[in-house]
Amino acid sequence: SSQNSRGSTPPTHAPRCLYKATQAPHHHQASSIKHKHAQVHNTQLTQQRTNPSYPSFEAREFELAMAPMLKRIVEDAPKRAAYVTFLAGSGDYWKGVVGLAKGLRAVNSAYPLVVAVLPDVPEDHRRKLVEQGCLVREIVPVYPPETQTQFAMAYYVINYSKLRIWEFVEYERMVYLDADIQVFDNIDHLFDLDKGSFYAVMDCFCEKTWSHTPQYKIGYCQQCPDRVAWPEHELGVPPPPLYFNAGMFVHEPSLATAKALLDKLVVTDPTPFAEQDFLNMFFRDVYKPIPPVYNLVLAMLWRHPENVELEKVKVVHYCAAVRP
Ligand SMILES: O=c1ccn([C@@H]2O[C@H](COP(=O)(O)OP(=O)(O)O[C@H]3O[C@H](CO)[C@H](O)[C@H](O)[C@H]3O)[C@@H](O)[C@H]2O)c(=O)[nH]1
Ligand SMILES: O[C@H]1[C@H](O)[C@@H](O)[C@H](O)[C@@H](O)[C@H]1O
Repeated sequence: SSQNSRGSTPPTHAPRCLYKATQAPHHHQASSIKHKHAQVHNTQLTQQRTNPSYPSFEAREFELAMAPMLKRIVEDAPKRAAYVTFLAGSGDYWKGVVGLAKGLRAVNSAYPLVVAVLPDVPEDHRRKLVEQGCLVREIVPVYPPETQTQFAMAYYVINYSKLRIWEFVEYERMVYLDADIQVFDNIDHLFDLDKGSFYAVMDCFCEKTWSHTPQYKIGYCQQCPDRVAWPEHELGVPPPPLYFNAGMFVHEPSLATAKALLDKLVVTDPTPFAEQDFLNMFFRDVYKPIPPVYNLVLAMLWRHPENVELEKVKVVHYCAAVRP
């Protein structure tokens, strides 16, 4: 069942029949592909005499001929990939993770959901997540340098701990999802995106939470760069680089990257959108935008409805004052 697919063993992406095919010769002790044709034939005749449901010779021969190839497919098939979310504190966010786990299951995702938990997540919340098939992994908190910065939300300071998910190197590819996100369609294909880039959805600068930025003050938003043009001549600077929302992204865990992130953090002044600003700065050169359907930030509905194809939305990010 889908519960199992989120168990501790990596899920296999290959259809079960392929797996079975490679098992058959072993199971019936018909021996390996190296056997001579005659030997196989003899074994098969004996088996057929005693067990009429044993496959016909042609089928067996085909299976044996295909075995090395199928074995290779099966071995290559399980991707070392997983979804990952982040959980801190004893508040209600764990319920969001349960929702996320159920959502991923409902869309038949083939990959597990790893939950990176801070030490302050209570034991009974962790247990509820394990019951949902989640892989709970405790992480060491990450703090930004001392600062007088006013975060857009005071609790954003804990979100720097998200940087730990680059340490999950047992996975070569991960899709990060905030706990206030829900998936409505299968997005497993995101694991197949070309490596070497950082994928996420562009944010919107129109809500008041962005009032500290030049974008908001000017009325310029990267979602509609023509509505109010960036006053390049007046300011003497080009439009700001594309900026993603860090509630959802596709990344490649790597100890080298994890270290580079932490090294950079100790020499970087915290800013209002905490790790989101930091990740935007860090991955600026390799950032590739993906369509808003992979992380529909709610404000997009009233700020840029023309950019939203509602019936195609796969992932909704309930980042608003009131969450379901
Ligand atoms: O008490 C908390 C607070 C946050 N979280 C986790 O941290 C995530 C981010 O927090 P919010 O969902 O409250 O953040 P927003 O969606 O409002 O804000 C945006 O800006 C943040 C800046 O820190 C993050 O980058 C976040 O991913 C991005 O969507 C949560 O989903 C959840 O996974 C907890 O577990 N417990
Ligand atoms: O990136 C931010 C963030 O997710 C805020 O919580 C949300 O209110 C904003 O609309 C969004 O632009």
